[in-house]
Amino acid sequence: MSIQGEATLRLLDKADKEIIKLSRDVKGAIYDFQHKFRKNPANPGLHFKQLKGHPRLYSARVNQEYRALLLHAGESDYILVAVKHRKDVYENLDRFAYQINPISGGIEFVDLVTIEQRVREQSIPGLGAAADQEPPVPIPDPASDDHAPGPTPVTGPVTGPAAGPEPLFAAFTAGQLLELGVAEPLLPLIAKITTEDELLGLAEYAPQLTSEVLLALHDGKSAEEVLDQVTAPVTAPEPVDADDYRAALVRPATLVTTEDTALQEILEGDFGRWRVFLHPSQRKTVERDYSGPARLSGGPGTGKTIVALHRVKCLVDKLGPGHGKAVLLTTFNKNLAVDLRRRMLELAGPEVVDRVDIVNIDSLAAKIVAEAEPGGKRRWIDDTKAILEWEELLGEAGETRWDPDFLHAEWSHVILGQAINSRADYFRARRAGRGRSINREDRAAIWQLVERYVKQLDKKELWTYRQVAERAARLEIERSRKIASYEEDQADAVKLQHDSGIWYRPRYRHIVVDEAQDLSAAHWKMLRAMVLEGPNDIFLAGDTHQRLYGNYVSLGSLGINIRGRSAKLTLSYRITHEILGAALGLLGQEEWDDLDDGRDDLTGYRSVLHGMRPALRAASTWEAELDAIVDQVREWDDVAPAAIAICVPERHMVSEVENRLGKAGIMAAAIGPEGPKLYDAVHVGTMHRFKGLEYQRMIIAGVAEGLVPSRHVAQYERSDALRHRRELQRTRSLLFVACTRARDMLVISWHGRRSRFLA
Ligand SMILES: Nc1ncnc2c1ncn2[C@@H]1O[C@H](COP(=O)(O)OP(=O)(O)OP(=O)(O)O)[C@@H](O)[C@H]1O
Repeated sequence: MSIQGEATLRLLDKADKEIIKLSRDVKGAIYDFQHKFRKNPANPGLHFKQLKGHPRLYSARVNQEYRALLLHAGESDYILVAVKHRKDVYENLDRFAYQINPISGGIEFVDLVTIEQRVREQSIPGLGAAADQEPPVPIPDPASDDHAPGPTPVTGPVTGPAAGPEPLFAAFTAGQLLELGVAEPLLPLIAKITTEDELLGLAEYAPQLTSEVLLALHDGKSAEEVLDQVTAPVTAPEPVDADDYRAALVRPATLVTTEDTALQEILEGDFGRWRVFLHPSQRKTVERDYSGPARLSGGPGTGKTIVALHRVKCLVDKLGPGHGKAVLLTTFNKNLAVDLRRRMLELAGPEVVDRVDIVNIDSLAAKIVAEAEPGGKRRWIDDTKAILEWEELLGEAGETRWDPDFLHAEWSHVILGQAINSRADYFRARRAGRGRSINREDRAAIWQLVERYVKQLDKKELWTYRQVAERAARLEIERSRKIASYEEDQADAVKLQHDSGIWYRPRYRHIVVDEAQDLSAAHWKMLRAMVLEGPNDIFLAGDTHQRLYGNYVSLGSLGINIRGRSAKLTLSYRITHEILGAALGLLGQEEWDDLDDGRDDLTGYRSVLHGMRPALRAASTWEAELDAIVDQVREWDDVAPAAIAICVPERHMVSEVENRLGKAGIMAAAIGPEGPKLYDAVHVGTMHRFKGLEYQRMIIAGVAEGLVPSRHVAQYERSDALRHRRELQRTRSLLFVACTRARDMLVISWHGRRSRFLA
């Protein structure tokens, strides 16, 4: 094999975990090493040599003490799998094993001694770092000479020591575990694991698929469920050749960095794993060519936003230079659009960001309307203000048959939602799923009220966001019709000149939507009209369990046909196993839609992170609960204030918490529509404001009956059963969203009677 000329050097997933622990000097040396290696691996100063008994494993000199371990993936491609002290490399070469996983087809590397040490540290409480000093326990060499997987001789149960506690995986045979994708070299060690802590130690450095499979089995899932939910989504579609490392290198299951800068960033301590180590199921969705609109679903923290960001980058890269802002990346809330821009910059840099329109959906609609009607003076109002306008109108009219909430929902979802322009159309309108039934006479009266309401808004020069969205949708549909007719006339699909002299073409080549569950029918109509139907036209990511704005849509009926183009993510990167268990309990037995007349559920949703169980705390009064919040925040003085957030159900409670923290000398900032006013502070907000965000530690306060669900919900119990159910479901979603923002610690508190959802 020739090693002349330049080489590529990628980093294998989890190698970064050891590298970041090395001293600054060693990191500096790795920095120099990688440059030298890439330029010329044959550089004599690198002492590049093959390790005995390992045909593909090489060592190279980083400095006098440290050696890089490199796996040769064919031609001039190398993967950095570890950086270790010299003595840990040459004294026991049997500790290293690598393979192409026969199930996923991904390249895997294990250092058996390091993993065994981690397992032992976990099994002896309080041993911690001291375990590093212990002599390693010898591990029998599980694989054949060249460490290729080969046929598996072991088919009996995975049993451990004769005496002592029962090994965790005794019920599974080695053959079963291998079939699920567990790395064969780890089988002897897995056979010895008897506690959850030991398993977590193993999971930290084991290949990702092995960790996921074992944790899912430990959770009580059957081998069949794990096969279906964990293994199948990452199984290679073609037969896996155990020796073809070049083919393996490009499979989604091989978790390696792709950019040269990633290693540099790790060394500089500025490394976001999400930018590089995509889960195979994430990567598949990022890179896949879809023949039309596609949908990605998945529970909280599974990386839907991460996939959306990577996909945008991928689409821009595929487009090549030119095309202006050809890709739209949109979401529901304004503060999330700001966050998307920040993360997009981090992922792809300014050149890619310049070619993407990143804007929240209502601002986009407003822009379209403003462009068509320049000089308009109308102010936009949100749903809360719109309901106050209804209250005013009903007061003046002396109308008591319907409440402001009901009328606002009827107008927004039925009338605007179906673009109804006439009384006659309203009489014929479908009201499926709207609850309380209304007769012909009611419809006539409601139509009259709606007309008065719209006039009142006109007079005050106000618009609701829904009106703007509906107007924008109509404008875009009109525009797309013009484009289509010009296309027919001129057979020129790209640049079409309108009589006014404006160049007409579809607004975007690709549209990517995050938080898709909250967009309304008008939003979807607008988006549909903004892009030509065709490959990769619309990609949407969302989770209907997190729907907060009551927009129920059927995408098929809006011209967005996602049938046969759906993917689902199931591994949560944010939430610990303990928090996840509590959050899932909040969802109850409700049914959830899939945005398209079908059902969605969270089957297979899981986490490999572990932490503390959420704390549930009762207080006698709101005052006492506020005191407890202050105490808890004080106790969390080991993290930066911005790592902490407090979430409450009602607006007035936000300022009350903010003030109380302020009085206690703790800097606090409310989260407004555009994000928190101050970053270096404890953030406080209503549940809605936490959508899409994440914090290390969270307190969700005021989770009491009358607040969660709100006292207003009870009024529908008799009058409108469906509405009542929907409101309860929405409250469950709110609480679910709030709880799933916490990464490590979650405290849920209440005063008075605890919320029924916590029962
Ligand atoms: N492949 C990955 N590697 C490392 N971290 C990841 C990966 N994918 C996602 N994450 C991290 O997990 C967290 C959640 O990701 P993201 O916000 O994309 O999830 P989401 O599914 O959109 O969540 P939600 O629905 O709750 O808003 C983020 O901190 C993200 O950086």
